[in-house]
Amino acid sequence: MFPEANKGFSYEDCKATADWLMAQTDVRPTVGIVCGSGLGGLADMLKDQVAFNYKDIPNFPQSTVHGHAGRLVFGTLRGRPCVCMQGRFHLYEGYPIQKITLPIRIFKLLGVETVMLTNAAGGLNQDFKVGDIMIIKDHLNMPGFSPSPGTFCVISLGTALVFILTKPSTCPSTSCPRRFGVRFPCMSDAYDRELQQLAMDVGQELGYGDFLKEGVYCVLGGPSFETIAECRMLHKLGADAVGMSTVHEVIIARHCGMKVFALSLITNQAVTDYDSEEKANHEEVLQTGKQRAEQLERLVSTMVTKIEHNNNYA
Ligand SMILES: O=P(O)(O)O[C@@H]1C[C@H](O)[C@@H](CO)O1
Ligand SMILES: Nc1nc2[nH]cnc2c(=O)[nH]1
Repeated sequence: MFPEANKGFSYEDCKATADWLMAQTDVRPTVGIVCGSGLGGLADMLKDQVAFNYKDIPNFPQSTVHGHAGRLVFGTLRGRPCVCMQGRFHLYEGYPIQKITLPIRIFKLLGVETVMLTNAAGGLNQDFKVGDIMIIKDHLNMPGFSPSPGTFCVISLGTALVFILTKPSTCPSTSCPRRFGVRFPCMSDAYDRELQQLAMDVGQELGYGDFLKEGVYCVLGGPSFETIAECRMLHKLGADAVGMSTVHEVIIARHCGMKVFALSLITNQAVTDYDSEEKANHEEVLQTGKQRAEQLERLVSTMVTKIEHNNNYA
């Protein structure tokens, strides 16, 4: 675990970071973008950039994964003020979940209304091909089958973690999530349906019909890729793609009332056959990202131009 990794995510810490950022830039983003593995080129599309290395931002974790540059970039995308995480954090990097989702709460405090997330994922749906873009319509939160996503309330008493049941106003925890939203957030509407439709429409307009799909994303803890038996099980459970991120960010974004759009680039085919010679690897993931980056960037940036302030769609 990194020094400082276990603190710096209270409401006051998030507010201090947001205030620090707002003092350094005049950009007031309404759209926040998170770039998945090898998909950081999206950030380079922003004009009039003001960029910060994560290491220079108070309370921010550091990126440790190849393909995640570790920069927070402010700017405009075809005139719309945006902020873009060029690199995200994952559970397997050793950070607590509150830390990996901290930037999403900072997005909220910066004024972001819509969050757009991208990731690299393995395809489980047999109709998917490497290079397909999957609009995420729902998720399976495997690590979340035990309480996890940073929306629960804990106070640290020595080494013990104690769940408390107090009202927000009386909660002694400085990391109380109820400063951001309700205790039991609804997830049946996690992925905004109008934004999914917008993505389909924009994709059709751009001629992406052949490789634009929709489906269910399943998050696992990583960093190992799945066994054959695991891939078979996940497919049977209803997952179309499997990855190691995004879902925790989605939960935190919905918890504090932001709209969410997310997509997966299918960077590799999950292996479901014992005779297969295929072996999942990060190099292939990054390579597929490079090949499809331009189309993915065009899809997201065109969508951004059609999202009006207050989340209406032009
Ligand atoms: O940040 P994302 O979810 O795009 O990263 C995926 C999952 C692992 O971090 C990595 C595996 O290649 O890519
Ligand atoms: N868990 C998981 N994450 C990925 N990220 C990119 N490809 C994969 C994959 O096959 N499995």
